[in-house]
Amino acid sequence: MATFPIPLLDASLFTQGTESQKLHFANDLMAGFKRYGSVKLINHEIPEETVAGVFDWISWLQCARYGKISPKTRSQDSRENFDQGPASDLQYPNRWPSEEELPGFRTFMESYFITCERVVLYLMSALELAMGLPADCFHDRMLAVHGSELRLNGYPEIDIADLNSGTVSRIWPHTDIDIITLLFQDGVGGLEIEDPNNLGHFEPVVRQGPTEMVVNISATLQRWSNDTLHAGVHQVTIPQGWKGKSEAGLAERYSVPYLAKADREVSVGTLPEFVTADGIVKYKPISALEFQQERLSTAY
Ligand SMILES: O=C(O)CCC(=O)C(=O)O
Ligand SMILES: [Fe+2]
Repeated sequence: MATFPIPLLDASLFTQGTESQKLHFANDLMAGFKRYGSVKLINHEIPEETVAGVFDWISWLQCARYGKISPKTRSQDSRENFDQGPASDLQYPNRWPSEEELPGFRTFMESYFITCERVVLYLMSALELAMGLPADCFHDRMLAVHGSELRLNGYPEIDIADLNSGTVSRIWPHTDIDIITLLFQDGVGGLEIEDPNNLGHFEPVVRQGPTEMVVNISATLQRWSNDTLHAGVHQVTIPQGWKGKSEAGLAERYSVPYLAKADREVSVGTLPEFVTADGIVKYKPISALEFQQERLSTAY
């Protein structure tokens, strides 16, 4: 089966490469985001055992039906999730299970969160380079008190007939509200992105290796960049190969998105660097926190 050709990029060209390899990666990243709203990364500095460790934790939480994983009721998503913010967030602190209940969980997850933060920062540096922006343009807006979110998604087993009924989905089409999202998915399938050149048409994002990371543009970057980049619309539905079947049980599915958000007090309106020569400002200033609250019921 031909897969939607989202570019698969080698991030080590940026983190360990020469100046010209860095520029090459940055330009490919930008081109992929412009065409698809999404790229896939390998050699991103999150080791295979760490990715496997996160998936072990989700399946463990699912088995235990641990209290913090609560069924998602909004818009009939058949999904459960565990959300974690930065350890430094005193305004909305994380609530952790005790060490006796889940030994090692908090330590692992806090460390994983910081690893994701690091990946996001070098990707934002790459975008600054590709766009010819000052080196701190994005960074300055995402280093203080941000509400970034690490999510452990569990999609329970479901009957295909339920998904075919049109009243329930694993996750309905949406954009994320953050800056960019890093996503690992298991091998079950079902993730799809809308082709920006063919709106309304969704293409599967098939996982080709266990450490392959999907990176999506989200709404904040669309706003900051005054629509230079567009947030990628995505959904999770019936996997390829299962479509057209009327009676079958779909296996449970797990995914781990890290949603990198702007500092809460920072504006998510158009950045001065992106105001066009004719002065067009598509997005008025509003703080990241207000934006989040405004879109809470309609976005992820
Ligand atoms: O499960 C997935 O692959 C996507 C999850 C997602 O889009 C989200 O949590 O916002
Ligand atoms: Fe999403």
